[in-house]
Amino acid sequence: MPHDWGYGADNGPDTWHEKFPIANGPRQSPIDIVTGEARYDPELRPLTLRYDPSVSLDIINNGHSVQVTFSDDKDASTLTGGPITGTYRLKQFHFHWGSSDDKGSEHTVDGKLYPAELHLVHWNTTYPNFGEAASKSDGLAVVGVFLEIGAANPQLQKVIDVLDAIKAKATQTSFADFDPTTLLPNTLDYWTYDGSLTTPPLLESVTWIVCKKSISASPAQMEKFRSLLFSVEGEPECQMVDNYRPPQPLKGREVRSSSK
Ligand SMILES: NS(=O)(=O)c1ccc(S(=O)(=O)c2ccccc2)s1
Ligand SMILES: [Zn+2]
Repeated sequence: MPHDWGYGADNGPDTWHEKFPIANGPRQSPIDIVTGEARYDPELRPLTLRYDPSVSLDIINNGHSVQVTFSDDKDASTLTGGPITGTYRLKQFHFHWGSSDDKGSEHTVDGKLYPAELHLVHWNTTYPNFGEAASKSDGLAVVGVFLEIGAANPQLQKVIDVLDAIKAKATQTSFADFDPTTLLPNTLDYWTYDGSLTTPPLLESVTWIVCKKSISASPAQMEKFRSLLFSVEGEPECQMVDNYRPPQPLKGREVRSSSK
């Protein structure tokens, strides 16, 4: 069985370059967003996120995160506007989180780590399908939303309520009629930059759109994410925590801001 990538001591982010040399590439993600160095770009348009709950399919523990997948064979759930041109279709969303509330996000803001980060993954419909888009420099657009400790989030609770059914790696259950709009902050000001997937294959095909405002999660809700497992049923239990890649070198890239 190949020694798959993960977040442990012997297969974590510092080892990924061995099988995925692009790990040391020019446009890797995540990054630390230095707010004072982000350039306000008045030409950046507002984000338009139009999601149709009827195309949400299922929720999966894939051994790296918890992921909700969407049917993407038509323009039902789309991202337009913002820094992108054309229409990008929602494929899936997932989360990254820590073993404690002081870490867990992938992007950081002036060095600040958040307890978790939501990623909504979209692909450019200029290309015939997700797989084709994933290898193109403008193929993907991921909207990142930070989670902060606060009041319990009733919309997030709908995801949390099914986690007991997908505790172990490679388990899934149906997850119909979920509207990811309900997980977005109420204002969609953002930072944007050219980057990559934050997990192998680390493809440098992502236009990152990181929301400035966060959404809330209660301590109990965070603990429910931490009850998931990296391990399959019947194996020694390995808690799914700290499934985040640390910030990568900016290598001269510009971060733009949609607001002053
Ligand atoms: N954390 S992240 O949003 O950057 C991210 C990592 C992997 C994916 S993917 O599973 O969509 C995918 C995309 C292309 C090829 C393989 C998997 S999205
Ligand atoms: Zn992610």
